[in-house]
Amino acid sequence: MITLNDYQKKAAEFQGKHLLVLAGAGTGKTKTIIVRAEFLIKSGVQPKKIAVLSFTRKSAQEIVERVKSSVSGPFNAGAISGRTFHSWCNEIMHTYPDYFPQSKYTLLDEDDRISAMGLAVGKQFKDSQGEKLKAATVVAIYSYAVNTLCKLSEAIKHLRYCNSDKGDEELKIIIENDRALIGPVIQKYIDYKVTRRYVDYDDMLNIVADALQKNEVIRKAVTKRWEHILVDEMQDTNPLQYKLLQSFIEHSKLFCVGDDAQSIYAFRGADFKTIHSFTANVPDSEAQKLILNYRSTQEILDLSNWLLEQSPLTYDKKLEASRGQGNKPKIIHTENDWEEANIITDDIIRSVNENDCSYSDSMVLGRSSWALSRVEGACLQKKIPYIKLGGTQLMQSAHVRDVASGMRVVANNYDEIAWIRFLQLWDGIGEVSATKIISDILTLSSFVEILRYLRHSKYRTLIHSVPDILEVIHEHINSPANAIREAVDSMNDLLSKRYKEEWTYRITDFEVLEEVAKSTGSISEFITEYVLDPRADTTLKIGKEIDKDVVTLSTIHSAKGLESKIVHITNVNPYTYPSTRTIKEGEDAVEEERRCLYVAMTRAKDHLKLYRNVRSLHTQFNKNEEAIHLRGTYKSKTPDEQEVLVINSQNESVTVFNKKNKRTEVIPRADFNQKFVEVGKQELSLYFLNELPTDLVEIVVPERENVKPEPISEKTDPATLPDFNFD
Ligand SMILES: Nc1ncnc2c1ncn2[C@@H]1O[C@H](COP(=O)(O)OP(=O)(O)OP(=O)(O)O)[C@@H](O)[C@H]1O
Repeated sequence: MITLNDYQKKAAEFQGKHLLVLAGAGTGKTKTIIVRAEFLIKSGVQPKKIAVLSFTRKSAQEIVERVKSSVSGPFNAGAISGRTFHSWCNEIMHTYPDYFPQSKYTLLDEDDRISAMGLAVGKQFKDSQGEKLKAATVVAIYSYAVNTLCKLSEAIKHLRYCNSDKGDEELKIIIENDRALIGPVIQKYIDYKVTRRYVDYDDMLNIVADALQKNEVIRKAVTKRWEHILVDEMQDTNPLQYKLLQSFIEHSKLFCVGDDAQSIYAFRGADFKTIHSFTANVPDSEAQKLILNYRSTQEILDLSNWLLEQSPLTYDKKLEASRGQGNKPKIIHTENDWEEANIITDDIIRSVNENDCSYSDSMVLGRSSWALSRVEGACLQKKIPYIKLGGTQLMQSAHVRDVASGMRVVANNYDEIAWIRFLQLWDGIGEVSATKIISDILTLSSFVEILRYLRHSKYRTLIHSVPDILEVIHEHINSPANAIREAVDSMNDLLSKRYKEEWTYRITDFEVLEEVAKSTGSISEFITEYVLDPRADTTLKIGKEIDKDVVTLSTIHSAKGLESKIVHITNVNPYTYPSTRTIKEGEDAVEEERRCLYVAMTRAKDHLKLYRNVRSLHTQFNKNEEAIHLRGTYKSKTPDEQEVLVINSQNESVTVFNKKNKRTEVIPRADFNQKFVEVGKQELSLYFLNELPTDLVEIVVPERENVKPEPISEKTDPATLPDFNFD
């Protein structure tokens, strides 16, 4: 039984109107939210009047489950809801269909959204400079503008020209010209959504936030439903989410917890500075801090504190460990990624065999799913049980989307994108025939008419299979779990032919899908919910495996809020922390990367192990400590004074990043010496662990009798990924 400290208690029992708890990692923010909810329920607030909002469904549900299990007796916490912002808006729209007619529309997921924008963009869409613009780029610009409430021109500037060398006036003209081209395309996409009755992921929030702000009747009706709104991870709210919350300020009470040093979603438009202005912007609000960390030992916090102190930003945080001293974090030097994977997995096995740990005491974190792939391979080889968070998502997998397309057309008979996928599953039907069939379907006025039309189709496969399957799904329109089971049963032959030997394991995913579908009351709600939160699949897998003893492999983004006795962080190399791409994007991006590493480090309770590849492309080939530095900036002696950043230096050649054309080049050593002159070493500090005081960590160089160093492979280094086109 945990006893709250005085500060946590004061926050949980706050009597004023709105409160922001701004506190560091492991200080019990989530715990405080849980106790706050318990306190409110025990004080007589009806649980259904409390909304818990978090950034993943998993964490929102975990909070709610913990509240439910700790509140008993006369209090029934069953009706308290835990939601993401998007699923909350989905719920609001479905609860008030008269105010939100869009609740009957179909949600476009990420792929569909890009396909739909592709229709608006066409094949040869170019910007004002003649550069081809992809549908995904236009989607990103549109999404950024919606989420940050900024003008289209600002979104274009942010996403396309933030590192431009061009002068202000020239840039203004380019952006204006781009805006004139992109604006009509976005308009076309919006019109398409309206006529086809689609909403996209961002629309959910936008529609609700806008209606609440503009229409007092709707605002009153909706906001009076919730007396208390508890928001976790407040630092990750974007301006649109913040706008939504603002409508609740009058009638509800906000209780927000957050940590500016853990803000890692700026790329999605999150703006952690909103929490700095919380008390100024929210009337009747107060802010409170928590300092004592309950998770980690002091040595782990010392390293984490040091990392933040190196930042030019001020976080005003120095975490103190309530648990006292422990072991120093280790930096383990490795020769290649497989060696790293083997050291990590051997360590996990040793911890289980010799140190009385369970598998679930270990967590392996990577900057991307890619950075974990070798560890995953080693786990498979060594039969270490694991779950992977943040990797390929169940909901995005082809077989799930095939079955879902059948459910989608039942939910919205005019869902063109779903029809395209569903019809093309059948022999003899390609894109052209599917398009023709769909144009006929769009003229029909009911589901019954559509079935009749299909039964009289000239395509034999349609006559015999499709109407029957759709009819079966339709029978379970208010029982999505049954609908999935029936759909999979009736599509079994088709899918097993399509996926061949893979089908035997692919089919097991549908058990998980059925589980989650049980929490929704209709196919339409299920579709909206699962498309709505693409991370749901990972949640499901955890849900299934939570009782099992497994190692967690996770991207840092998916590990937010988690903790583990032993944490291994892979690939903490120069040009990974921060990455080459981040460096190109500028200081804000670099600082976000620092916060990523901070989030990763602060997940550890007892042991923190960082792995550094000393043979990385961007470090020298000899293994001494000083070699792990970036090399500094050089200028060409030619009149154009091109500035380059040296990222690797060998006897025969020098690899540079050209700051002007933003490309990496390998220049013969003799040419380089002749052409360039050094202008500074300010880039040295870009690798976060440069200048690390040696007393904060223990450096481990493993013995390597049997390890055959892999040749440096261009393919395996993140910096060798194809250059992003910044032109
Ligand atoms: N008063 C307390 N006494 C003992 N343990 C506590 C106390 N408060 C929190 N803890 C424990 O500290 C750990 C961290 O708590 P919690 O996850 O709530 O922190 P957090 O601030 O949300 O962390 P982060 O932001 O880093 O995810 C948990 O294991 C929690 O049970």
